[in-house]
Amino acid sequence: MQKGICVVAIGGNAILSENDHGTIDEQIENIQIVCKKIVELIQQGYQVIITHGNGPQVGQTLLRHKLSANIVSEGTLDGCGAETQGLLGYLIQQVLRNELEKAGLSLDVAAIVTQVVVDKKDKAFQDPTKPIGPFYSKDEAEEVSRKYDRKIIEDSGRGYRMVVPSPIPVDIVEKNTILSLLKSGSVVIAAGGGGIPVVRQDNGLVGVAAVIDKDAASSLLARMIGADYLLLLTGVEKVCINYRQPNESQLNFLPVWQAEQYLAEGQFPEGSMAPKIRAAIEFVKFGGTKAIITNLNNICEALQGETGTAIGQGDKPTVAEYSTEAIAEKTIMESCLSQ
Ligand SMILES: Nc1ncnc2c1ncn2[C@@H]1O[C@H](COP(=O)(O)OP(=O)(O)O)[C@@H](O)[C@H]1O
Ligand SMILES: NC(=O)OP(=O)(O)O
Repeated sequence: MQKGICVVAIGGNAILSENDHGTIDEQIENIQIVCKKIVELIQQGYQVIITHGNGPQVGQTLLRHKLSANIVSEGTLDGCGAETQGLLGYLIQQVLRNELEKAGLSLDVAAIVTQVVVDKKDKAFQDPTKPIGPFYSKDEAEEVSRKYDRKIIEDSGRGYRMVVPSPIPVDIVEKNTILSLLKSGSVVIAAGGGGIPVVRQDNGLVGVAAVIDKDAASSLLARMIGADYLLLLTGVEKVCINYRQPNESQLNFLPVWQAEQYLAEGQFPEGSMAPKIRAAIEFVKFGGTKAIITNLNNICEALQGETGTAIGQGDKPTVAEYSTEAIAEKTIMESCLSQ
């Protein structure tokens, strides 16, 4: 039974966790976890399209280029994005094919080199916000910032990272190819690393120095192909409010109106959880059934509503039913009960 189209977006930090050493073998192991789950989804009747991040990987690639700049010619940031899209696309394509074969399924898997169009006037080019590469201590980060002339930010209590411009994705150049492959029954891997950022000029497409947020690109792709579900896989099982605070509370269901309210209150940091929440809101507002944020292990359970944070339509309660104070009180009660 066909259960709908599911866009599965795998976070770069989920593929290369800050606890890992960054080896290819560790990345393959993490990809194996998610691919086994994707095979289960396919067996259950979902049609799957895979996207992935590249934040840690594209930063590593950029550093590699910088460190060898006196030996070989240095690459561009869009080129680094293309390198990571190729490498991660290859790993996912290989691991997924192996897992499908083990399960006795003969489906084609194809990773598409995907260019994503951005606006050259996007203000993100003047204000870098996208964290990439390794997590540093404050002292290391200051040295990296001086050495490579890059802005550094603190990333969700995990350490300091370089940031690069992250313009809004406005179009996916290879969308028709992706759609044709989907229609033919292939499992498609697309818009890796948010897609290779390009702008349209009079003489055609040209790459630009940026890293597009893969959650934003995945949401755009999900809307373009009319997906039913958008799964954003990352390092946490559920989204929290008051993240890493004594009154932290996990969310099971987040209606769009409340997600917007929490975003406005600054509950979700830029560069990590905020882009996921925004991508989920855009998807649901466009007509997607639901968006889910969870970790690699819980894809199937989260789709069945057993875990993860689901973002969906939900009626905003009246002020009398649910004042801000009442919501805060309920949150505190829930967090006390869960301790
Ligand atoms: N409110 C929040 N709830 C849960 N996790 C959060 C929250 N705010 C920040 N985070 C952190 O953000 C991470 C997700 O962002 P990031 O690692 O950039 O994503 P990705 O896995 O796509 O690379 C989570 O693993 C968690 O460490
Ligand atoms: N490009 C991108 O958003 O990568 P991450 O998901 O790894 O941050």
